[in-house]
Amino acid sequence: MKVFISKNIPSPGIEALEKSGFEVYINESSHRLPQPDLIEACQEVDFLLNVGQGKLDADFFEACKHLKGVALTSVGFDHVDLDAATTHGIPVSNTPDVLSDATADIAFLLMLNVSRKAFFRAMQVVNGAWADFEFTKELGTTIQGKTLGIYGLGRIGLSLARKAQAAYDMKIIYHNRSRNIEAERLVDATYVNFDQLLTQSDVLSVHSNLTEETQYRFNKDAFKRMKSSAIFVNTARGKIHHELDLIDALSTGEIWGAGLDVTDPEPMQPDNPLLKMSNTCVFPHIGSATLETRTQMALLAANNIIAAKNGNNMPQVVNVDVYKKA
Ligand SMILES: NC(=O)c1ccc[n+]([C@@H]2O[C@H](COP(=O)([O-])OP(=O)(O)OC[C@H]3O[C@@H](n4cnc5c(N)ncnc54)[C@H](O)[C@@H]3O)[C@@H](O)[C@H]2O)c1
Repeated sequence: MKVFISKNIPSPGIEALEKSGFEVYINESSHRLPQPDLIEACQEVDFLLNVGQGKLDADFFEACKHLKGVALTSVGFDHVDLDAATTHGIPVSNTPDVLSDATADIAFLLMLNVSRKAFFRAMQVVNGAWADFEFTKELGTTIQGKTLGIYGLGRIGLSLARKAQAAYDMKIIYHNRSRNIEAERLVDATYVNFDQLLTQSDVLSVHSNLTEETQYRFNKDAFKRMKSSAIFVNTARGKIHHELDLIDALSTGEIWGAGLDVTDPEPMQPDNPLLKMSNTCVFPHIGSATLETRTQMALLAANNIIAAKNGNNMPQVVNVDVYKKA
């Protein structure tokens, strides 16, 4: 059996595949393959281990309907046409849990970074503009004991809530489609409606999936309802906030600051106004970017492919209906 890996992964993932008898082909370049090249690379293989957020749409699955499985290296699957995969009988797996703590760390880092204007201050040093000790200008704000609002209290949101409560004694409120009783057993969190989340949060951190319902959920109207002292953090997907509305809200002082690990589009262009503000910080989608986490993600993706090769269901399958059809 043959597998194509669309970008390099930590070696334990490759070794696991080889050990189970796979012939492994890898795109060694650091660039994402354009779709026609990816389709071509998949013609002679049985499985695809797809690294990153490159779109796998209906055309891809139509052209690669011979595939026996696709393993993603992300927990999000909004870039994949799961209906098309299911139509062609192709199981698709993701990598939940193993990246939750690392991604929550990035949300925490953004929250602290923005609250203390740390990125802006560090850039002053880099640019030779070390400001004289100034008692009242460019001050940050403390997050200790304040209210952290979580939009989407799932695996990553819960990890952030636990860290923020334990380390900073933050009061946790959250909004989900429905209450997460299981999470409420693990952390002292209060379920609120969307408007309460907007009006009560000192820091509002987004951790929902990107769906039709959550797309642009944080727009002009939402930012208007937030505290003028609030910090908005998004480590989920760039399309969950409306970027121009966010720029307006920051420029007019409707909210105080913003930290993003995800943008729309990615990469963000270097002339983006969000990169020029003192109370913003933008990371290039590094939620899961630790050696330990990426190694676990690679192993989990490899294990899903190995399971499928051995005639078993992929343990982390996301289009579960694919197995009902068979
Ligand atoms: N920045 C990164 O590198 C990075 C890394 C991993 C995951 N992510 C993103 O984080 C997201 C969350 O990951 P997770 O593992 O915590 O997923 P999860 O499924 O455990 O949690 C998502 C939560 O969002 C909630 N939700 C869904 N729709 C909602 C809606 N309309 N309103 C309110 N809540 C809603 C769900 O009920 C769930 O509790 C992923 O979908 C992915 O897009 C980003």
